Amino acid sequence: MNAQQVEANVTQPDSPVRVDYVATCQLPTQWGVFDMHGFEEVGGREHVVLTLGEVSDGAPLTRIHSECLTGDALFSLRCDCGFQLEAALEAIAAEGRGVLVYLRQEGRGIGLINKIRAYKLQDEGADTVEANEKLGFPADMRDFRVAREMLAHLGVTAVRIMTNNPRKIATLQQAGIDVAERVALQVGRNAYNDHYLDTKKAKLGHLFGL
Ligand SMILES: Nc1nc2c(ncn2[C@@H]2O[C@H](COP(=O)(O)OP(=O)(O)OP(=O)(O)O)[C@@H](O)[C@H]2O)c(=O)[nH]1
Ligand SMILES: [Zn+2]
Repeated sequence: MNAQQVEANVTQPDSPVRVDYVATCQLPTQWGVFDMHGFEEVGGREHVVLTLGEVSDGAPLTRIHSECLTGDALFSLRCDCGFQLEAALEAIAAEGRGVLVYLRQEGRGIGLINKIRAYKLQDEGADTVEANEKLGFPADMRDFRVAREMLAHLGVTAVRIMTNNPRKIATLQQAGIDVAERVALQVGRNAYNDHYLDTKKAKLGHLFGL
């Protein structure tokens, strides 16, 4: 694992982060019955973690997924998020144990309405990074420290992370998450997200086709 050699794409803020565990219930899915753990972040955001099996020893297969309403829930083909979410749950179920952290940081942290503004700029020719910048945002504003707090609450001390983005691994490590291994998660390329995925590769450090 050479994640340290890759520069993080975001500097995690210094302000303290606090998230309170609330409750756990069962979540039956087409891949199996997960435990769903609910957390409230001080400041208002609500997050969930799905777990399957025993996750408090070793480094369970883990997806730290940032909310994408359009891809995760509305079947959008503009990105690969929904496909990655499904593939991650399927992979966790195939191993019989693992973790899905679902973080409510829509649009790489700019929020849903700003993501719609960014998509409009992309409809007019900007790429995903240029669109964020035209709106006055950095390319990526995500904060993964809340994931570290929730994983710690569940006794998860290290993860095998499903991602195509080495810079995200560096950001996770900067946030205090011990990443033991990267597992590729390359799914969902189509005619509508081809250019977007190429931009992620060129400008945001994602690895595709490796
Ligand atoms: N601002 C903005 N956010 C986007 C866009 N497309 C997807 N997103 C958001 O991007 C986030 C997912 O980030 P990605 O860069 O796709 O993936 P990643 O987490 O860095 O890497 P993977 O782990 O390989 O998926 C979600 O919060 C999406 O809502 C876009 O064009 N603009
Ligand atoms: Zn998406």
